[in-house]
Order: sequence, then C-alpha cells, then structure tokens
Amino acid sequence: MANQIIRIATRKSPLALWQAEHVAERLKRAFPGLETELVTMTTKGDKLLDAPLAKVGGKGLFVKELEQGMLEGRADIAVHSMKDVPVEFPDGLHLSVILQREDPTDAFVSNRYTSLSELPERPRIGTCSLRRQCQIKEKFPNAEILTLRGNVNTRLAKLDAGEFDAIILASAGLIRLGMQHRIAARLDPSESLPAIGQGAIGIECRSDDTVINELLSRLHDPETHICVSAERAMNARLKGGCQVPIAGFATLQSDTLYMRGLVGDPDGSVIYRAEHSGPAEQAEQIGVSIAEELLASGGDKILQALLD
Ligand SMILES: NCc1[nH]cc(CCC(=O)O)c1CC(=O)O
Repeated sequence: MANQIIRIATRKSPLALWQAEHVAERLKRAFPGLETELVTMTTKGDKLLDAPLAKVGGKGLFVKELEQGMLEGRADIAVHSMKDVPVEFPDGLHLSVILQREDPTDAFVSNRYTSLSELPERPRIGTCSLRRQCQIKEKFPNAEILTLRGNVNTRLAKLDAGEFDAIILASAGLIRLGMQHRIAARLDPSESLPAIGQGAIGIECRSDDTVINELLSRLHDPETHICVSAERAMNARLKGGCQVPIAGFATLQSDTLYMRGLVGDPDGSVIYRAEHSGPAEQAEQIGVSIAEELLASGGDKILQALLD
C-alpha cells in the first residue's frame, strides 16, 4: 500500500474541502506512508448559486462531476455529504463506506434570538430547504421564508448583514468549520427533523477497485451505515431528491433501530409523520414501511403536486 497516491475528488467549498482533508488525514493515520492528493472540481450545484435549489431540480447536482472524474480515471475516490448523494449510483461506481455521523441536528442560528420559541410572530427566516421551510411554517404560519443559498460562510454573512431574524443550517457543517459558537440552539429532531443522511460523510469509488475498497473499509462506521441505510430506503421509496419537503432520521439503541419520517406541504399547512422501530437487520424495511405509511396518509398527493 505504500507509494500509492489516493486522488480524492472534492468540491471547492470550505466544507467540502474540510471533509476531503478529513478523509485524507484518516487514511494517512490508518496507513502510514500512504499519500493523498485533492482533485478539486466544480459541480452544477456550485454554479447555480443564484437560483433557489428547489427550482433548479435535478438529482446529483453536487456529485455528478465528481463521479465523471472517477469514471474517467482522474480521481480514485469522492467524498460527499450523504445528504447530497442520490439514491442511485452510475454503473461502475458505488458507495464504499460511511464515516461516523457528526451531530445530525439542524442548527438555529440568529444574532437576536436564542431559540425558536423566542421568535416574533412573523419571523424572517432564511433557508432554501423545503424540509426546513415546512417545519418552520407549521410552527409560525406567518413566517416569511427568504431565499438563502451559497456556502456556509456566505449564508452567515447574509445573516450578519441583517437580512433575517434567523437562519437554519446543519449543525454538522458549522461544527466541522469550527463555527459551533454560531449555533444559538440545536433543534431537537421533534422540532426540525433532519434530512436523510444529514451529518454523515460518505465515500464513493469504483466498485471494482479492490485496493481502494479495502483501504476505505478501515473508515467505515457500521452504526451510521445502518441508520443512513434506513433513511435512504425511505427516500428511495418516496422517490425523493434533496429538493422535496421530506425528512427522515434513524438512531440505534443497542440493536434496535428507531426511525421517524415526515412529508409536508411546503407551506406547513399539513405535515404527515410516521415512526417505526425494529431490529437493526431490518433497517431498510423499516425505512420503506415509513415511506409507505407517509404515502398512504396523503404524502403521495403532496409529492405529486410538487412534480407538476
Ligand atoms: N445542502 C448543503 C449541505 N450538505 C451538507 C451540509 C451540512 C453537512 C452535513 O449534513 O453533513 C450542507 C449545509 C447545510 O445544510 O447547512
């Protein structure tokens, strides 16, 4: 394994670079002598910074160019936020490992208020996530939801410029970038159910690259993998991308998996919720049964309306 240089495909945002560096460090620690090199790429999602993501549509907005790089042999692995990884992989590539999950919660970030409950009746909230929007609107029907795109630093700068009373970001991104002090409150999953895969980093590579798959296996976290598998199975059944008002979050306690899911109208007027638990070996079935319950209770109509 010595003398091997692992080429790591990554986006150029500070968070993506942090995650790629983190994987490089972990690999070098596990395999002394191993060398790594970052291969930075720009994805469609990075270019379309002005358009609300919910309108841009298309799956794999943040991963396609990285996948192309691996298929063309310009990179060996790609480091992704699991939240941005579509359900399906192109032929020849697969998700090799998932790292231990960071804090999965959504963060309430504000310069004026220390928690959701302090917000005025008509708060101005910055987010482009329909998932976050519908959960905020359920609590604050008069909330004004304002577009907020860009990387974490850009979003914080817009908050600091006074455009919003608060913004919602993933706690994991803030923690990784050393900005946990900006988190006014971590929203309990009962207040803001996280996105599928939130807080987890996944590594994709060529399925037939036995050397790389073997190296990566040292970074695998089986518990995170089980939880994220349940969440992704729910998402697959709902045919959800990252631009839909869907949330799903699983945890493991000894060998029992607990999972919650929701589908909501973007305006927060209706949110369907479901929860199931069962043995960890049935993670995917649990995710699918939550999806089916959500579809049957009315979620199918919400999702259909968004496709029209
Ligand atoms: N949609 C962008 C994105 N993808 C992953 C994270 C955060 C890190 C993670 O969930 O692991 C973020 C930023 C955010 O939602 O605030």
